[in-house]
Amino acid sequence: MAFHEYKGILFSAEISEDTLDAIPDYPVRDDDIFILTYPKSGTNWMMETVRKVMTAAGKMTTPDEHSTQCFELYAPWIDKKPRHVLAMDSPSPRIIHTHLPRQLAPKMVANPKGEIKVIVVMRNPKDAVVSFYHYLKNMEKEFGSVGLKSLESWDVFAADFLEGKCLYGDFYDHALGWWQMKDDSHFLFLTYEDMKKDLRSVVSDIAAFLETSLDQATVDSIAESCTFNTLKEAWGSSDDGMKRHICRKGVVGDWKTMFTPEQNKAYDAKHKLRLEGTGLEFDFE
Ligand SMILES: Nc1ncnc2c1ncn2[C@@H]1O[C@H](COP(=O)(O)OS(=O)(=O)O)[C@@H](OP(=O)(O)O)[C@H]1O
Repeated sequence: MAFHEYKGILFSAEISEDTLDAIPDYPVRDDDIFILTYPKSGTNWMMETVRKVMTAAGKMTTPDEHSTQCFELYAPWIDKKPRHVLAMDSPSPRIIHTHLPRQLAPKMVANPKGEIKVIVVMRNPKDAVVSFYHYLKNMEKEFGSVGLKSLESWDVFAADFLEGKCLYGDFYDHALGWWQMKDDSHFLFLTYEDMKKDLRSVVSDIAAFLETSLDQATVDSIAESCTFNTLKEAWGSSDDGMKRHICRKGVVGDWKTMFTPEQNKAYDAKHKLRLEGTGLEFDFE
């Protein structure tokens, strides 16, 4: 896998320069639902949950099963060219996801007008970096070396992440860029940790935000069908080598299995430096 830098941010070659150039002017529709995440923050989990909410509410027609094809068809990742183009002809309403920071996102999402709905999912950075490391290591096992220098060891990867030298750029720049929209009614901010703590409540919040009226039994059944074990089983047998590795451990606090005391200290210091006074907080346990 090759890499390139675009406007100071590291991307894999599949996120090409021409696609990144085109994304700010992406033709956004009034009834689009955008899911915005830094990588490894529960993107696929959220896409599946939103797809199920919209389908149960009769606003979308999608299959019952957890097919990975559903992502390609119903929740396209517009950072990657084929889906970026194909999604332009997808029927409304569309669920679209991107890992892009705010300054590179579609302008109509970065500063929304009209009726679009934007769901931002964030995850504590210690678990996000651990998840990212294992995912890329698994990609190496599956497809051979990805050629990312940071992957030479956990210590190098953890240090590079902390310095913002990571795919999709600096975690805090990403989080704080979107957090500027916290009071905008087009946006719903959720965390991976919220989803782990009480998925039923999160499903209810999503249903309300998307202006659907789902009864409690439906909310419960969506939450039940989006548990880690259910999705792991469904995606674990996928033909798509990338999707097969999405569900790894699915817990809060896995960082404790990897972080040294020194790494923890450095991460805590950076966290304080970047987030103090912003009102943005994460659970680490
Ligand atoms: N249902 C459910 N419950 C709990 N956790 C879940 C669930 N589905 C996915 N996951 C975990 O989400 C992590 C993958 O995040 P993303 O989907 O954002 O990955 S990606 O950036 O789109 O590749 C990855 O986290 P880690 O296990 O820590 O690696 C997945 O296991």
